[in-house]
This record gives sequence, C-alpha cells and structure tokens, in this order.
Amino acid sequence: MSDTSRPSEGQIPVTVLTGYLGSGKTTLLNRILTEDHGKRYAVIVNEFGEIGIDNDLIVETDEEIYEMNNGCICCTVRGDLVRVVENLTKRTGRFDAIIVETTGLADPVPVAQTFFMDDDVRSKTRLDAVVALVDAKHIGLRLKDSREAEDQIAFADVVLLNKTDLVSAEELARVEATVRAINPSAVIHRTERSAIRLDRVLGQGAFDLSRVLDQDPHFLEKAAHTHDDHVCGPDCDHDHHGHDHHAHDHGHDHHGHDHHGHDHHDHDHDHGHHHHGEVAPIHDVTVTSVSLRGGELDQNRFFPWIQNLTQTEGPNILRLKGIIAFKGDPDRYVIQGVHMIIEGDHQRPWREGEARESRLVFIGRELDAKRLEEEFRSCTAKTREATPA
Ligand SMILES: Nc1nc2c(ncn2[C@@H]2O[C@H](COP(=O)(O)OP(=O)(O)OP(=O)(O)O)[C@@H](O)[C@H]2O)c(=O)[nH]1
Repeated sequence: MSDTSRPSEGQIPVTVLTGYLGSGKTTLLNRILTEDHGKRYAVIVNEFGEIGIDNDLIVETDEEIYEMNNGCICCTVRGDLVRVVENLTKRTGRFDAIIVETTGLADPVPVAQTFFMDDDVRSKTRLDAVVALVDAKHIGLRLKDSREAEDQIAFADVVLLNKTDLVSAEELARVEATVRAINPSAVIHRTERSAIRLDRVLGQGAFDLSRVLDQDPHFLEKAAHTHDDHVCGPDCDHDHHGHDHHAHDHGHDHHGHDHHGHDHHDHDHDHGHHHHGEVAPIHDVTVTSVSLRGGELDQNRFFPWIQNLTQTEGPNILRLKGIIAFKGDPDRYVIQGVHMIIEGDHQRPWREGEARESRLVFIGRELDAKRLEEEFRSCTAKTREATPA
C-alpha cells in the first residue's frame, strides 16, 4: 500500500457534529463549550450567523465542495474547510480539539472526507468521530422526506438519541430500532437536552484503526454466535498496538499486510450472518446495512475482492467496517472505509480462546446483500485438507 501512515502525535482531534435541523446540535455544543473540562475547542460552523460564543474560536464558512482531483464522484472535500483548518492549525497551542458543526441539511460525508482524505489536513488533524444528534420526536417524519437525515445516521459513529422527554418509552424503542437498522455499528446514547458525558462524545477514536472495533460494543452485536464479548471502555489499557496504515488512493494497493506462513487452524468457522437492513421498522429508509460473519478468510481472495468492490460500488457504500481473521495470521486485521476509500491494518493478536471470526458490515444504498454474502463466503480460507501442509 502507499505509505501514508502518519504519527498520531501532534495531530489535533476533530469531531464532526451532525444532525437534522433542530435536533440539538447547538445545545450539545453549548455544553461542550461551557463545561468545566479545562480543554479549549475551536469550533467551525459551516453556516453564517449561527451562534456567538465569546472566548471560543468560531469560524464560519459557507458551502464549497470539491471533487477530489482523482475525479471520483463520491469523494469530495470541502475547499472552504481545508482553508479554515489550515488557518486554525497555524495557531498551534491555542486549542486542544476542533469541532465542526454541520448545518442541519448538510451531507456529513464531504465534511468527514475532508479530514479522512485531504493529505495536508490529515497531516495536522485526525478525524476522531462523527457524532449525530437525532430528534427522537421528529426523526420518523424526517426519514420519510430527507435523504440527509438518513445519511447523517448512517454515517455516524456515535448517535445521540435526543429529546427523549418528548416521546413515550415505546416510541423511543421504535426510534432506536430504526437508528440501529440504518446503522448497526454506531454507539447509541439516549439523551435529554443533549446531556451526555463528554468522554462519550469526544476522544472516541472511531477512525483510529487500532481502537475502532474494541471501542465499539455494538459492532454486529445482534449477529448470531457472538463469542467476542470483550469490550474496552474509554480507559482501556489493553494492548492496542496497531498503528495506522492509510491507503487513500483509488486503485492502489490498499493492504499493508504481513504474511505469516503458519497454518494454525484446520477448520472453518462458518457461522451465520444477519442482514439488519431487513428489519428496518420505518419503511421509507433507503439506507440499508449488510452484516456478514464468517470464519477465517484467505487474504489473497479478500483483498482483491474488497478493492474491486469498493471501486465499483463505492458511491453506494457510505461506511464499511470489519474485523477479519486471516488464516495463518496471529493478529486481528481491521478494515474500514468511506465510499471508495478503504484502509486497514493489523490491530492486536487474537486472544487465547477467542473465536477467529471475520465480521464485516456495509452501510449504504442499493447494497446487494445476496451478492455481498456470496462473495464474502468465497473469500473463506480453504480447510487444511485442501491446503498442502
Ligand atoms: N424538549 C426538548 N427540547 C430540546 C432538547 N434538546 C434540545 N431541545 C430544544 O430544541 C431546539 C433546537 O435545539 P438546537 O440545539 O438549537 O438544535 P440544532 O440541531 O442546533 O438546530 P439547527 O441549528 O436549527 O440545526 C431548542 O429550542 C432546544 O432548546 C430535548 O432533549 N428536549
């Protein structure tokens, strides 16, 4: 893969705050800016006249979206954001993190992609997480008429199900099921007036390959035969020694993997799989997810498949996340992607007694679940009988 790995030291974490009009973004932002946490945040608001909060840095931008120069239609960066971030990062030492509040109608993807893809911005900042506010009372209606509302949920790492005071327990459960159906891998918190411990929103490391899946207690939790019930909390001191390898050029070698020639396992774990998209309680959603589980995979099959898939289906794939057990590889391999951009790296060794399962979730539109599943299955490593010792 192209070596665009970078040190995480010195990079300013960026949280992207998204959510439909009136969902509670400003309420959350005001909490972040007024709570006594000793941190200084720079806030970028991409609309004019939004809020004025003294002694914090608020920069306003207007809409300006560029295609990446590779010409891919689904890979866009916001030129305005690039310039604002570059200006901000020249003032080093003045703040600890950046929060970008997107307008209620904005597509969060180009905002996140700016931090995920633009090389200059990436060298100075690191995308920490996309946080979506969801108005529990009105989201049902929003999903009927707004693709943005759906995209914001689909793309999020953390969802705050807000305005819980305005709905009954039954309604809330239904709304939560809808959010879960759109995005099976987000962490969901129920909130009133956006009240949440800030360590559940900031410092999530959701785009950090070495943390992404251990931090995510919900990752494919509903799938069958979950053996991996280990969840690391925010204070986790486990051995997350993975280091970022980033690949973000189309058509390049996206997988910095080592080859370990050992053949530890002599059988396949061919477990079940679930398509969460099939159980969406609100019918109008167009985003679906496909969650796949299987046994050990053959990396010589998997990488060509995933690369080809993301290049051909990229515009429809909003997010993908996975943890893969490659046959003969002592380490868990984590992979994640945004549209056509995928990155992956070894994370940590499989633990003693931990089932060597591969899990992959796609969130997007027009996903062909049957085809994805068949192709995923065809990446399964052959059993020992078929592999010469
Ligand atoms: N009842 C209730 N009202 C809330 C809650 N959270 C926020 N609000 C109110 O909802 C309104 C919108 O909240 P904001 O925080 O301004 O929402 P926003 O997402 O920033 O809105 P835009 O800037 O228009 O996109 C305000 O009047 C808030 O006081 C909640 O949990 N319950």
